[in-house]
Amino acid sequence: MENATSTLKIVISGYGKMGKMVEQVLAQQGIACVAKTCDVAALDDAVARDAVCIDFSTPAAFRANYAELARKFKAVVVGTTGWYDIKQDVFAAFKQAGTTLIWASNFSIGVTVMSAAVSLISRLLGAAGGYSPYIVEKHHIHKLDAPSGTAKTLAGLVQAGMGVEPAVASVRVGEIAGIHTVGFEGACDRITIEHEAFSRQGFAQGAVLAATMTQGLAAGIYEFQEMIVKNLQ
Ligand SMILES: NC(=O)C1=CN([C@@H]2O[C@H](COP(=O)(O)OP(=O)(O)OC[C@H]3O[C@@H](n4cnc5c(N)ncnc54)[C@H](O)[C@@H]3O)[C@@H](O)[C@H]2O)C=CC1
Ligand SMILES: O=C(O)C1=N[C@H](C(=O)O)C[C@H](O)C1
Repeated sequence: MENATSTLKIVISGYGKMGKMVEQVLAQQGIACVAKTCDVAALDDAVARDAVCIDFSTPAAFRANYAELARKFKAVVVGTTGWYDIKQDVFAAFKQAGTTLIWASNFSIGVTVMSAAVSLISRLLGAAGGYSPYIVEKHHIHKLDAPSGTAKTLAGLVQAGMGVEPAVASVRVGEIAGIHTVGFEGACDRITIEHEAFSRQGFAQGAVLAATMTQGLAAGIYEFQEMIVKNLQ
């Protein structure tokens, strides 16, 4: 009997650092990668039609290609960052096409759980008063966007909980896979919560998990963090 992953077909859009890591995780899990491309708009419609696309391309490429991704694929998992200012346009394109979209600024389970903790701490400290929030994110020198997508998401959670926009600082040095620190500075004490990715493996594993989750899911727009936290509670 076939299981769900044996029928899953993946197209990797963006065969860079993350695309290559996703390819490794797919191979480890025995999931078929039917194409990998650095020009997703040129991909044959017949290949795309019954495939789930995992997109780790560039901010500019995703901005140019999102409508084509929504039209072409059965479902799309997007990890690319640097497009959240056009979120409403992207979501509308997927809704109109009836194509499932799962997105996350950070597909690691660690950041997913950290985000839930940041929401809780922000809400409680917002009610207590007297704390100033801040975020520091550190990444490798090749990263194109700043602040990171994760920092923007965490800033949104802090703002929602405390009604205060946190100060955000970005550091680009060496080959850091990703470190996010959220701090809450008070007069007498400070809370810090930090996530450090040791490699890109956790991001790729989360994106592949998201691709498997598209199977049997009603068409719609889903944020990975919400899906996972709901399952863990
Ligand atoms: N959500 C998450 O968990 C994570 C998100 N990211 C994000 O993923 C994106 C990619 O990161 P990296 O792999 O480190 O970058 P990278 O620069 O190593 O790879 C990007 C690749 O996209 C390709 N590309 C350019 N135009 C394209 C097009 N039209 N169609 C398809 N591919 C195209 C480039 O040739 C390159 O190979 C970035 O936006 C980064 O912030 C990175 C790690 C984790
Ligand atoms: O570009 C990266 O490398 C990363 N990008 C994501 C982001 O912008 O938050 C996630 C992760 O931190 C790695």
